[in-house]
Amino acid sequence: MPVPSSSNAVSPNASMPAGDFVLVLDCPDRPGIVHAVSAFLLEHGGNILESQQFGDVDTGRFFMRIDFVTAGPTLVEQLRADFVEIAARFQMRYELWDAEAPYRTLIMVSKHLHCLNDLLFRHSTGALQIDIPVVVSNHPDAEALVRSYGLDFAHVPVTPETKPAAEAELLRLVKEHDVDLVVLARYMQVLSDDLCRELSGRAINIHHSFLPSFKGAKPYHQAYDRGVKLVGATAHYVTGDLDEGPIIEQDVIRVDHNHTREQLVAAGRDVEAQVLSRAVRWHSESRVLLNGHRTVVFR
Ligand SMILES: Nc1nc2c(c(=O)[nH]1)N[C@@H](CN(C=O)c1ccc(C(=O)N[C@@H](CCC(=O)O)C(=O)O)cc1)CN2
Repeated sequence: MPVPSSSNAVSPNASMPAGDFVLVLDCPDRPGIVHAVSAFLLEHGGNILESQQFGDVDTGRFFMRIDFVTAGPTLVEQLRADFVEIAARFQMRYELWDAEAPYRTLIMVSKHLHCLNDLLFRHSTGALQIDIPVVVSNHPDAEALVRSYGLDFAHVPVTPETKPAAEAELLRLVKEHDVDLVVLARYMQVLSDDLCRELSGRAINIHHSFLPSFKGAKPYHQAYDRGVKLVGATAHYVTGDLDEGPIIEQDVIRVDHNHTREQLVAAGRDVEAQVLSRAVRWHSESRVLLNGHRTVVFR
């Protein structure tokens, strides 16, 4: 559960204003977890705005997300330091960060721009808690759209020969811009295992089918040939196993025998854009916790 790099930034108003924070954790399930966490918040003047939890009976793990405010001056670093003892006692994985800190998000795209366009518009209206330092593409097609939003664009062509150098350039941009999240908004190149390991848990892809059906580069053609009555989209974390990463969000739309291949593609576009934008919003609000090869989503 990576935290936004900007959450480490001490609030500009050095007088340490009251804060809004989010705590996410998972640990072996046992009695007393909620009691210990709520006592910690009380001791630190915290008031809970939203709390969600889930116990997975199969894995025996407990998951929790708490959004809380503090009346008095509070530094996130102090909260993190004070929480270490509880985390150790319950063997927790946890993150605690400033709830308003934007996720620094690098978006990747190829030639289909509808998901990128949706993300850029939602970002421009403040509907997504992200900063977008750069958009990267293996084609020049998206440049005009990206620059129309006043954002930076990097054209990084990919051929089988240049793929290692292209991926090295992507990682250089990730590090240069202190990126918290990489979004594959219809980026049509398969990322290498090494790159997937570097971006583990912080790269989200939109696949244009209702997984596990129709994996690969041309799912709508497969769907048409199969004669399906629903087409959909799946947002998932990117792993080395193509289209197999932990699923964050899915949705479908009804189609029928009248739909041509092209009309299936058109029907699916809106579903793809909405599913990806929801997944990016939930990840940027730390509402998505990894649970093995699955996810817990506190919507
Ligand atoms: N390591 C991963 N990389 C990528 C994933 C993933 O799940 N793991 N998802 C894809 C997106 N995608 C389906 O959602 C997808 C994209 C591309 C291909 C593919 O076969 N691409 C060919 C080239 C196609 C072209 O040039 O147009 C290839 O890379 O040889 C399959 C699935 C993004 N990356």
